[in-house]
Amino acid sequence: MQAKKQLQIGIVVVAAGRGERAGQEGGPKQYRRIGDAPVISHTLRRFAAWPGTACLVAVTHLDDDALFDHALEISRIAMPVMRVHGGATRQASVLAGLRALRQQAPDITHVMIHDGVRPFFDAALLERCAAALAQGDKAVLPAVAVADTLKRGDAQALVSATVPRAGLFAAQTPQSFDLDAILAAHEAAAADGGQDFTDDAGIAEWAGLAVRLVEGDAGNVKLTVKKDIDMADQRLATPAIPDIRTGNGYDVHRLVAGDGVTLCGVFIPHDQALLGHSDADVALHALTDALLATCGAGDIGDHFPPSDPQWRGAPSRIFLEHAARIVRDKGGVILNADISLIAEAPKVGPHRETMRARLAEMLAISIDRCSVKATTNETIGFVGRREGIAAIATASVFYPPEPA
Ligand SMILES: Nc1ccn([C@@H]2O[C@H](COP(=O)(O)OP(=O)(O)OP(=O)(O)O)[C@@H](O)[C@H]2O)c(=O)n1
Ligand SMILES: C[C@](O)(CO)[C@H](O)COP(=O)(O)O
Repeated sequence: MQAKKQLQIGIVVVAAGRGERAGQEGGPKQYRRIGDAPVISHTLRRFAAWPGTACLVAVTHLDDDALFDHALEISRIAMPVMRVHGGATRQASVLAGLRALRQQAPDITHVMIHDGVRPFFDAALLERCAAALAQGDKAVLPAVAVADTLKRGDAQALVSATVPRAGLFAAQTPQSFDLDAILAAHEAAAADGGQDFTDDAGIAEWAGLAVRLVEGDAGNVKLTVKKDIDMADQRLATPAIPDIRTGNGYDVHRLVAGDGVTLCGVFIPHDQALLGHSDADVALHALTDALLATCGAGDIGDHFPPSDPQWRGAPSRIFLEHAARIVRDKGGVILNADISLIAEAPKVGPHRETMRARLAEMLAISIDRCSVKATTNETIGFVGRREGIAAIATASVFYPPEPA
């Protein structure tokens, strides 16, 4: 095994094809948008982000200058990209890129040649290729062992043979090389002109270089037909974030001499009463505000002004049911309601289950989504002095996405 070499790796991204198999609609496939950017922008971003990249060359078609300028701008990469015009075949395009790299970047020792339409490779794949180069391999091919059973078909669409798949691999890119060795092989193949190679490892083999196989990545697909591009776009789509909102509410009412208080719609006999314009149910008032808050619908005072005589002595369930209707009219689904009562007396515990049942009924949700809790204020402050009762409420509501 040879000692690890210091590598200066140039990247040649070929993107001068016409994408016949992907169809003409939407223009050349390397410029079609997937996720937030054109295909080629994703590819360039990944190479620019890899610390092993010393120099970046893009091989483009003469007709695509404006498309490439746009893609480069969207990719927002800081590293300069050397642009070269390609040829009529992939082989010719790669050769143009290799020549430019050799001429413009004399320090480069190695090259990774990559299809612009393979935007999903990861840094681990690049590291595997670089590690093989560093061990002294002059030609490195990332490839995936063929998993399907292979058949040979004839012109009549009949199977003529089953091909043993043992030892067969699907070739990927970036195919990685000693720069001088692959440039010489390409120049020789171009001079020979005998055959059109579909990949660079093929040229290396033809030139007598040993090609090292390294593990490819099943995710590193080439976008060849329209369906591949659609799937790539789906793969990059931002996952829908569930629109679950919470609202809170707070209310206080003064306690005066009386015969009982209404809390969560339940009348509890007591030697005091809550003072208010309506029935002064602090718990339902706080929850009404919490529900309205989930859809920015103001607060209870906006909907039921204390100055309006029609709400004098009104049962507060009217307010809560009104807020629940506003939420539902906006498509909201009430997920849960939680109320904390802060009161020195009366004791809430014996009434808690009735209160939860009332809330469930008013909100038309199940009782396990309704919670009522109570605490004293440890005799401190206005609650502690039994001058008032306070309530804090929280509601959660799911709002489904607007139809597109
Ligand atoms: N004359 C060419 C032909 C291909 N390529 C590039 O080589 C890669 C190989 O992918 P492929 O799917 O074969 O691309 P196209 O040649 O564009 O596709 P098609 O064969 O369907 O026309 C692509 O990034 C493509 O842009 C290139 O730079 N120059
Ligand atoms: C280089 C390549 O991506 C390896 O799989 C492939 O050969 C590109 O060209 P093709 O015409 O789609 O085979």
